[in-house]
Amino acid sequence: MSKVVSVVIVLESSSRFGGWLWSTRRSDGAVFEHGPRGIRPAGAVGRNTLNMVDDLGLGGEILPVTYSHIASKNRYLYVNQRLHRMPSGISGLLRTVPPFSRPLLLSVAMEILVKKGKEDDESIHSFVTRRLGKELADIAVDSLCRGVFAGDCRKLSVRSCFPVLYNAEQHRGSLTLGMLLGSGPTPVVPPGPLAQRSIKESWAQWSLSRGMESLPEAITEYLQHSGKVQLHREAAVKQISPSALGWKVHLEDGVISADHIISALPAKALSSALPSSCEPLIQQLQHISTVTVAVVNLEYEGSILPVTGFGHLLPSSEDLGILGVVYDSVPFPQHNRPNGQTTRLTVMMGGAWFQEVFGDPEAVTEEHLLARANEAVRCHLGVTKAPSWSRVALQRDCIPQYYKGHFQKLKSMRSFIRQNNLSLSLVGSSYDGVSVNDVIFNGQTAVSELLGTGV
Ligand SMILES: Cc1cc2nc3c(=O)[nH]c(=O)nc-3n(C[C@H](O)[C@H](O)[C@H](O)COP(=O)(O)OP(=O)(O)OC[C@H]3O[C@@H](n4cnc5c(N)ncnc54)[C@H](O)[C@@H]3O)c2cc1C
Ligand SMILES: C=Cc1c2[nH]c(c1C)Cc1[nH]c(c(CCC(=O)O)c1C)Cc1[nH]c(c(C)c1CCC(=O)O)Cc1[nH]c(c(C)c1C=C)C2
Repeated sequence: MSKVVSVVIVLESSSRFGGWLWSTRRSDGAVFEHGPRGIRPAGAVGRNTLNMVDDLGLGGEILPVTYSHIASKNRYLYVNQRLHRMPSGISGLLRTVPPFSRPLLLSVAMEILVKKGKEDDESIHSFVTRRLGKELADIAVDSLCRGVFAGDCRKLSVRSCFPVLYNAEQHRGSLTLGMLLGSGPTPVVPPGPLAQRSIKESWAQWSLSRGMESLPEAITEYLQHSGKVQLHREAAVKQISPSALGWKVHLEDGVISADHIISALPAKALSSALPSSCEPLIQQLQHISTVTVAVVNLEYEGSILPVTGFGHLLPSSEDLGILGVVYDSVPFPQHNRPNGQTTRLTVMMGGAWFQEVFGDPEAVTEEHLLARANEAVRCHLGVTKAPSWSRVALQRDCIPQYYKGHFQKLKSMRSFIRQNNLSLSLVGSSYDGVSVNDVIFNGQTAVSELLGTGV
């Protein structure tokens, strides 16, 4: 049966909507991202976001990067104090490409013969070591996990972080076969005009001409005009208590009644707001950890890069503190200052190693973080000149970490919610995927389930 919704109230603790989608638009036209900078169009969740971009009328602002673009072809690893282009294409698989000691095709071919694992979850490092060998796990996968989760592949769960890999082994007995034959059902999302264009033009990722923050801005405007949604900024949820109707949501300066809560709060924030009657849920939410990333945007006069591509990543064995550097000007030159040649880079630091390398995030100074970022650019890219502009953003607790066993935590939390008939949906990056596509798709799915409609 469908529920009838009278009013939707959106509560946001800060002064702006959008969370980590946060862009600086300088008055001279340059754009700098302090959070996500590229969204993948592929798959059901990618198509779903593009359909929404269409509905919001943002299609004209899209900046696509195709698979044939140099930023899609060239990604680097900084290993043994040198940049190495990551192998791509058939020739990259057939040859021995440093820093690896044998052709990747050998590991991929042998992988077909490896027996299926027996555990119901495993760390990403253990899974890849078992199936593809220790070298790929230590270098390529260690770096990949730093470039997506800012996390440690020895702790992160393969089942929750890379469900495609986990399902390939479960359903096909091999990653190689899973990639070739598919590894289970995916949600059906018909492509709208923009998604169709992305397929025809072979987009690998996209951004928006005024930065990623245009997306939450357009959603906010759309909701304001709908007349059906009340949007409240600077309205932090302090406490949630049960009531006859469902819930009472306590704010700094008032109380709101709700028959259902869709929580997009980070898990720990929800945990501290829930009533003691939700004790098992409170504990499990509390144990979903997050990591802090220092995002340092740098702008240089002239063209300063010795190589061209998306950027480079470092495995934890090379440098614990520096995760990677994005060469923003390569995929998105449209975000450069319009007059004159400039290069924009972003250095990402810390993540799972933040405390160990930089100490308490509350105590670290911007000067120290900027100095470390400048030093990384000098060492890795040989850039000796100083940036003409920089900005340091310390993104506290910005990426949730799905550790081994995360899926059991989710199962148990959702079964507690069901068994106690709690009118509560859990959405946002703490649970079922950290990408922008995932959080949008999972948010929409929760609403459809509530209303009894399709996404
Ligand atoms: C540096 C960085 C780079 C990234 N790069 C990419 C990328 O390239 N591609 C990609 O797809 N994804 C990327 N991501 C991931 C992606 O941006 C995030 O996972 C996603 O935006 C999270 O969205 P969310 O709504 O779940 O959470 P958030 O963005 O954290 O939003 C939660 C909101 O809740 C509010 N809030 C918190 N507590 C309360 C409270 N008590 N009451 C009311 N409101 C509250 C917060 O102020 C915030 O606005 C990146 C993330 C970071 C940090
Ligand atoms: C160096 C740190 C980080 C860089 N980006 C992120 C961090 C922590 C965050 C991030 N990047 C991506 C996602 C979304 C994943 C998705 O499912 O879409 C998130 C949360 C995209 C991404 N970035 C890299 C890869 C391989 C991916 C996955 C999708 C894709 O293949 O495009 C690699 C990468 N990230 C960074 C760099 C410097 C880099 C590689 C050179 C920065």
